[in-house]
Amino acid sequence: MTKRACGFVVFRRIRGMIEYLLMQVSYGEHHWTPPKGHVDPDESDMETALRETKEEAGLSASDLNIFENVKHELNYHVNGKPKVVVYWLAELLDPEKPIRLSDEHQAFKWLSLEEACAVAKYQDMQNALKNFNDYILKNLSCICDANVGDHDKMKNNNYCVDYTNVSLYVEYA
Ligand SMILES: Nc1ncnc2c1ncn2[C@@H]1O[C@H](COP(=O)(O)OP(=O)(O)OP(=O)(O)OP(=O)(O)OC[C@H]2O[C@@H](n3cnc4c(N)ncnc43)[C@H](O)[C@@H]2O)[C@@H](O)[C@H]1O
Repeated sequence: MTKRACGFVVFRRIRGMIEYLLMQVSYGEHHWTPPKGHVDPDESDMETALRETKEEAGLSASDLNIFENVKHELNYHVNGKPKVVVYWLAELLDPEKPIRLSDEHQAFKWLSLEEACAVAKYQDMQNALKNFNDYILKNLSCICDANVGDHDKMKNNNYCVDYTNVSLYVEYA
């Protein structure tokens, strides 16, 4: 029987940067993942993602802009048994909102894409983070300190802030 878990890759836009929320479990290998957990009987995937994110990080649906059509599925084995993990992309609306951990986690970090990939360790999780990051850069209104059209610099530095704060902006189609 395949185990199923669901959660959110939560990002925030702060000081002109995109940062991702990763949390370190307080058991086992103390690995780092976004908020997620097992799907309970009679629970939808989205209900699980919302419940686990509330329990593990203290974030409610009203704290998030959930991109329901932007998701990524991981498939791996735990103790020889298959596991599927579904993540949706979600933006934390108030980037200063405090994270409240449960006993299941011992630490959290807001990390750049590069840092998050290093901490997440697993290749499929890194791919998910990169795909979500590409979506953000292509679909959100962004600015950078480079010339308009300087895609590479913007992508490498992960610049992305609300264009209402600045005079120069680039919109990615
Ligand atoms: N070792 C342990 N000791 C005590 N209590 C434990 C425990 N493991 C689980 N629990 C209990 O189980 C509960 C977790 O329930 P939930 O909170 O509901 O479920 P989960 O996030 O899916 O759990 P888990 O941390 O096990 O999953 P993950 O796939 O990330 O991680 C599972 C394994 O897969 C590995 N893994 C994670 N991501 C991977 C990936 N992308 N590819 C390959 N392996 C990956 C991890 O390193 C890890 O070894 C906790 O409350 C805790 O009490």
